[in-house]
Amino acid sequence: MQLIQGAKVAATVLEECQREIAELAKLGKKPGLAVVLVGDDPASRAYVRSKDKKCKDLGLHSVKHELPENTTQEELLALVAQLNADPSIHGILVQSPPPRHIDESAIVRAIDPRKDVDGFHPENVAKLTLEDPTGFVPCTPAGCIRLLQDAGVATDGAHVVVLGRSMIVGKPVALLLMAKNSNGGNATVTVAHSRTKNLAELTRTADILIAAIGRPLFVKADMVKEGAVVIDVGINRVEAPGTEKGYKIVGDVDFDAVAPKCRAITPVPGGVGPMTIALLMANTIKACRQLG
Ligand SMILES: Nc1nc(=O)c2c([nH]1)NC[C@@H]1CN(c3ccc(C(=O)N[C@@H](CCC(=O)O)C(=O)O)cc3)C=[N+]21
Repeated sequence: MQLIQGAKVAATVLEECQREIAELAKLGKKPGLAVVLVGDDPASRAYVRSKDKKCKDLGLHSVKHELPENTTQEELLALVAQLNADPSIHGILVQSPPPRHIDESAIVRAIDPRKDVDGFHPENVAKLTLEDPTGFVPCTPAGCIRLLQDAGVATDGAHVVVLGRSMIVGKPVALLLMAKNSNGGNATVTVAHSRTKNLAELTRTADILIAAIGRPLFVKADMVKEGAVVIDVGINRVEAPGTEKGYKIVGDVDFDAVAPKCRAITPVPGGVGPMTIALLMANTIKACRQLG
């Protein structure tokens, strides 16, 4: 069994980013990322802090906007407009999900698609579907593909089962896998979800299984074929009494049970998560280049 070490691959991606940042610096350019968080969800706060730190470590310009839970839709739209107009900002990320009184889709549509480093704006969703390389690919799906490539897992002709159909992971990763190219594409893709019948029977046919359903330890050994490759996208906080923090992070895959059957598998933490952040930096650099 091969352990796909996302943290290591992410470090390689960040080294590539560092070289590009140095090149841009020669042209007098510094990529800038703005991260906006509304409310005080502890997991979201931790994530936003980690992004801010990674940016600064790399020498990216990073701005963090932490807004109170009772921020109005109008106030958030006004901040997005301000960031759209700010020439020092090339990437804008509004942490998902926002509080319930905010219309997330309206916020995403308000972001300048050229600064939409999450790849959630309809224009970028269209570009992904059209295989237009000027668009932004959502960071987590892009990270999954990069991990497969780095681990030497060919997707050409492989049967990939994607567990989950979210706009953030399931749908875009399925599009990338079925794209007409040999760099993580050319796969035969089945997208399964909570309404799928005979789920275990289906997932057992997967050469590659991508778990992105947001349910802790959902994928058990009997759902995985011997020799399959498993990418675990889940980031679930579960209680862990007696530990320092009182919680731990587990994936959507029951790693201990599943790993022995796998050709290769990603751990959580240290798998897809660090790749998401690295690809966010890469997208911000791309935005800076394209904005000119
Ligand atoms: N607009 C928006 N864009 C996002 O990309 C986005 C978002 N909203 N909302 C929340 C989710 C979640 N997400 C994570 C990314 C990296 C880790 C990560 O690096 N985790 C580490 C450590 C986790 C820990 O120990 O706390 C790991 O897996 O090794 C986690 C979670 C991005 N998201």
